[in-house]
Amino acid sequence: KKKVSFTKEQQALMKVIIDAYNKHQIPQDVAKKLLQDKYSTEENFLLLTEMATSQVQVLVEFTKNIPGFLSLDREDQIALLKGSAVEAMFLRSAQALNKKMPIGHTEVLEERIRKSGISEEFIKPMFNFYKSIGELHMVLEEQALLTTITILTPDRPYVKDQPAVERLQETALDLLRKMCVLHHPQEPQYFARLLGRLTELRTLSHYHAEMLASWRVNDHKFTPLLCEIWDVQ
Ligand SMILES: Cc1cccc(C)c1Nc1c(-c2c(F)cccc2F)nc2cccc(C)n12
Repeated sequence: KKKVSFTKEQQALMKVIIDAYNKHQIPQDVAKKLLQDKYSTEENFLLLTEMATSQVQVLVEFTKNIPGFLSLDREDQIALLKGSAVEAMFLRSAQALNKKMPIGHTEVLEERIRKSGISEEFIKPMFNFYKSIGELHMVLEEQALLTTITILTPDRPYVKDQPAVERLQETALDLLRKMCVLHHPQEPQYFARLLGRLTELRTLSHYHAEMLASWRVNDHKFTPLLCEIWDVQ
């Protein structure tokens, strides 16, 4: 069994990221609504819009707790949030669908997504991704670090000081690599598989842009926060 040791800094970093990840969960009232409200296409879309809005709020709060993030240039902070929001939300909803939810919520959420007016061409890749994330059986530390690494992607549009973001991302990558060895000693390629999911996330964010456009065409209403993070309306 491979010995894995963490430096004091890495232990501190992991604690901060895990606390932030646990602290910023989708509020229970939003999750509860999934079970209660009606099942019409409109009702499903409204619920998902509310859930997406709360996911963005949770994402912003989580990001602010990433060590070093608030020391970045202010405009770069915005560029990183806007550039990573969809990918971080796909990761967060994948984790919610794969286990986080109390029994029965997962099927209900899946059903509402399928019956919310999203065309089949987006539903398929979305659920393939959710399944591929589920099959990884990530521990909480890995989920939180993968989300952190996604947010700290240096080559997002309009990021000015990329090296500063690279330095933060590399710290999280070093930690994730060790976490993978610790939690998946039998799978030497596990870390590479996790990073492979990030490539799939980029593809999904293109689908997401098309979903947004098709919702707009069908005159679906978004919340001000969703309009701001994705520059719509
Ligand atoms: C909350 C949710 C969960 C799973 C699937 C979907 C379609 C949603 N809902 C939305 C998403 C979205 C997301 F929040 C996470 C993952 C992928 C996403 F498409 N993005 C948006 C943008 C405008 C309106 C909505 C309803 N919406």
